[in-house]
This record gives sequence, structure tokens and C-alpha cells, in this order.
Amino acid sequence: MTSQNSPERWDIFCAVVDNYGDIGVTWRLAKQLSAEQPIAITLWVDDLKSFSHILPALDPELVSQVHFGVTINQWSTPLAIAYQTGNVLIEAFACELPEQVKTSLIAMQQASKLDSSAAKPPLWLNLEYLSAESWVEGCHGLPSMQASGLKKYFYFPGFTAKTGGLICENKLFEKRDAWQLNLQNRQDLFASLGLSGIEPIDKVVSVFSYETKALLALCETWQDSEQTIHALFPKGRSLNSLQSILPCSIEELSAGMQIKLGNLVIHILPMTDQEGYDKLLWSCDFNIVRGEDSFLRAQWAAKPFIWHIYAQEDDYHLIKLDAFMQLYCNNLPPELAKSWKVLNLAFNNEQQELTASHWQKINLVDLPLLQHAKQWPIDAINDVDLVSRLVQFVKNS
Ligand SMILES: Cc1cn([C@H]2C[C@H](O)[C@@H](COP(=O)(O)OP(=O)(O)O[C@H]3O[C@@H](C)[C@H](O)[C@@H](O)[C@H]3O)O2)c(=O)[nH]c1=O
Repeated sequence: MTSQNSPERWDIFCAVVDNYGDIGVTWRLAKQLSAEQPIAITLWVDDLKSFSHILPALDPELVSQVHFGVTINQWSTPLAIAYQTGNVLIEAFACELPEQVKTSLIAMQQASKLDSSAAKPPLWLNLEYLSAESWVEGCHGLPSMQASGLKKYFYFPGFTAKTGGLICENKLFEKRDAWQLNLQNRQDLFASLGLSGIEPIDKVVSVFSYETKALLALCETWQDSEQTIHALFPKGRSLNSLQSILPCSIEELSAGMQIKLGNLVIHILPMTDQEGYDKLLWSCDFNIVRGEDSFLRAQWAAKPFIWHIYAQEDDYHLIKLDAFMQLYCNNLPPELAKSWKVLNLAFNNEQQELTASHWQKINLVDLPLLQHAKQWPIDAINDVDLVSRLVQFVKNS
């Protein structure tokens, strides 16, 4: 345990379930805590190979390394590096902590019961998934008593003042605005990603979704559009939906390739780090995103978007989608709100015709939707971001 005078030390544990979302959110959190707070952060990750897709500088073979000031340790079983208890312990998305960690917490808890001068175990938090549902306010910050006598607190991110807030780095919106003000930034970014032939007036859509037939319908609509549309696809799951219109197999696609279909140009992108991905979202006219982290970053990009939500059992994800859409559309003109909602729902439900027809209604240059996308981040953040709220929560606990 750190002494009273030394800087705080926090540990974050992340198990990669599938995709990049769990590590994506956790990595954003770790980086921001380390950059903006006087706290030494250690991030324990069980799958460095997956992590390296969104942090190409990471070496998956190393048991410990430092990036962006964060110590990243391989979470192997048993742990190759001993866990030293710090001030706070965050388990991401209810991942099961390693036995050694649980044993140390219990030992500290018992020792501090017997001797009040003994160091207390770290504050233990479970970082939950983001949801706009109203019940989140009532559950955020609640403790759960463990059989060992330890308390674990539920930390719920959210869109209202009574939740744990949203991850958003200091001055992010200013950086985005400065980026978007200079059109050359977008052209330079596209060039650095190996994309050619995109004129400043062309419309550009980024696509990072799961498989859905709705994507095929959108591509067919874009082929027949009056102006050129460039659709940027990182190599991944979205492309599986397009096999029937592609001239080659998915396996043969590689970053830098272009496929022209009528007025649609499909570009295959390399995966970049999160900072590069943010810039991509800032630079496109419309973004199709998924999961949790890209969903939030599309909002911070201040551009219109479709959210392909991560599917859950019994279609529970549709309830989450609806809760978010209600909130997001609160200040939109009713007709536009309806079209945006139908477009998102149809995309998630793989309804091809509805997706195509409501895409036409939304239109890439719909000014009210664009204005709303610019105002939304300011409203959604509710004055204070997640990291600031989290640090305050720890102080108050
Ligand atoms: C395309 C791209 C993405 N990324 C990052 C952005 C995000 O941090 C991450 C993708 O995460 P998400 O958008 O959340 O989508 P995802 O589908 O990968 O993650 C999902 O994983 C499941 C296990 C969770 O339960 C879901 O809630 C969800 O988070 O990848 C890059 O860094 N570079 C890239 O080029």
C-alpha cells in the first residue's frame, strides 16, 4: 500500500471478451487518469494481442511496458508480476479478479480489522457498461458487500449529472474544433492513411459496425447517389456484409485498396491507434459506429452518426438503444428525430428498405442534424467528465 506522502497508485484490470470495446474503454480511462491526475496507473490486460490492434506501439510479448505514462502489465495466470496493492482497484466490466489479488485484499481487510493502524485495502470499484437507461442513476455508486466482508462499488457511466459521467479528455472539444476548422487536416489525414482520390467537396462516411444487411442497402443507395460518396472501412466485421457487391473475397482485401461501384468508392483502411481513429471521426461527414467507445467518440466528433449497438440476449440492446435515442432526440425537430430514430433502429434490425429510405430523409447535409451534433456533446457531458467524477467519488468514499 502506498504511504500517505507518495503519489496515489491505482490498478485497472481488463479482460478482453471479444472485439475491442472492453480494452478500448479501459485504455481511454487509463490514459486520461494518467495524463490529468497525479496518479500512477497500472493497467492489467489478459490479451495484449487484441490490445495491440488499437495500440500498434504495444509489444504483445512483453510482460510489462509503459505507454502514455501508463504501466501496462500482462495479466497472466498466475500473475507474472506481483500485484502490489494501491489506493484504488478498478475491475472493468465485472471481470473476475486474479486469485492473488483477491487473496491480498482479503488479507488486508482482516489485518485492518484486527489492528486499526494497519493499511486498509484499496477502494474496489466495478466499472460498468455505459447506458442511457434511467435506472442507472439509482444504481451508480452503490456498494455491494462481498462474502469476504469487502465492499465493491458499482461505478456507472452515464449521460446525467447523477451518474458517473462520460469519458472525455480535458480540452478534447477545443482540439476537435481546431482540427475541423482547417480542411487541410482532413486531406492530410486521408493521405497519411493511404487514401487517394477524395476531393474536398466529396462526402465521406466512416464505417465501423458489426455485420448487418442494412449496410448492403446503404452501399447500394450510395452507388446511385448524385454525388460521390467515399465509404471508409477498417478491415473487419462490416465488410462481411458486403461480399455480394465486392469483386474479390474479404480475405483478399487489404488496407489501401479502393473499389468503385457507381458513385460509391469503398476504401479499405488500416486500423490506427485511438487518437488516429478520433481524427478519422472528426474528418468524416457521417460516421457509422458500434459498441461503446466508438459510439461515444462519434458523439464527441460532433457529426451525425448511426449507432450499431452490441447485441445482447433477448434483444435487451434494443431497450438500451431506445433509451439513448430518446435522450439524443430530445431537442431535435420531431420529423428529423423520427427519421434519425427509424434509421438507427432499421440499421440495427437489418431492415434494408427502411434503412435506405430513411438515409435519404436524413441526407448528408441536413443542417439541423449537424447543428444538433455540435450542441449534443456540450449537453451530454453535464459539466463534468467521468475521470473528474471518479476522482471525486474516490475522495468521498
Ligand atoms: C476502427 C478502430 C477502432 N479503434 C478503437 C475505438 C474503440 O476504442 C475500439 C472499439 O470499441 P467499441 O467501439 O466499443 O466496439 P467493439 O464492438 O469493438 O466493442 C464491444 O465489445 C464488447 C465486448 C462490449 O461488450 C461492447 O459493449 C462493445 O464495447 O476500437 C481504434 O483504436 N482504431 C481503429 O482504427
